[in-house]
Amino acid sequence: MDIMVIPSVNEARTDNLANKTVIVIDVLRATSTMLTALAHGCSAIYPVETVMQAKQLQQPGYLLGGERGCKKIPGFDLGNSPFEFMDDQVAGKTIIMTTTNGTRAIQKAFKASTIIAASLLNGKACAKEAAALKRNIVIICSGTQDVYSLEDGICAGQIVEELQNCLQAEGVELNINDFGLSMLYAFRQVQGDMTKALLDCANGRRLCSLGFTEDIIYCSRMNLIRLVPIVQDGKLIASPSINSFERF
Ligand SMILES: O=C(O)[C@H](CS(=O)(=O)O)OP(=O)(O)O
Ligand SMILES: [Mg+2]
Repeated sequence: MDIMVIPSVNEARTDNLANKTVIVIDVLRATSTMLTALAHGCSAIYPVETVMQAKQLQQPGYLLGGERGCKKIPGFDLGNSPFEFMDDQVAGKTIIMTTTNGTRAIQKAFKASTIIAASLLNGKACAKEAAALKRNIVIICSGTQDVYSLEDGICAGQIVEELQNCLQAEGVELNINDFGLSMLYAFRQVQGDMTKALLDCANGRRLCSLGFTEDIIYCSRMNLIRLVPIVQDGKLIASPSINSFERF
């Protein structure tokens, strides 16, 4: 089985994703936040690229969420902090979401057979889901404005490690690209203090300076949630294969 890790959304080719499982990662903060919303009972999330598209999809009862420059978009109900997606406000709701990097990366993967939204919070569950599908896997690190971001690469390493654990035990031979192997080795180096790694990286420093330190600490908690967001009919829902999660 091929496992290809791509450093940023800019480098992802869309024409070769058919028949593949694509795992999209945006640890800070889009995929961590969308996962948190689904774990707190949100029914579905439409990931869209632009503010205009979000407004066009708006319907009575839907919530608008997302950020530009890390801050809530004027007129939207929610920003991009996971803590805004934990209360009863999201339970049973459909959310339309647009963020600078993460929702764009998910959109870019729309030709894949299966799209999974992963973060450190659910890396193990995502690896198990992808391994069970038995297709070649592409892992897209969203990055930040088309440039590689450390937090997404480290999470790719976490998922590669978990894929190795699942698949090598079944005797499946893995062909991991060099960037994927680099991320695996980087993950092993920092896994003992993931919070420090996320606070140290460029996005972590930026979010801290804007007052989002608690978001970073939360997003660094590995395998807190055993729920896998997958795309179905253009929206993210909780995969029916794994649906339990540990509350806080
Ligand atoms: O809200 C975030 O954490 C980032 C903001 S920015 O693009 O780094 O300014 O967006 P995301 O799409 O979640 O990377
Ligand atoms: Mg990001």
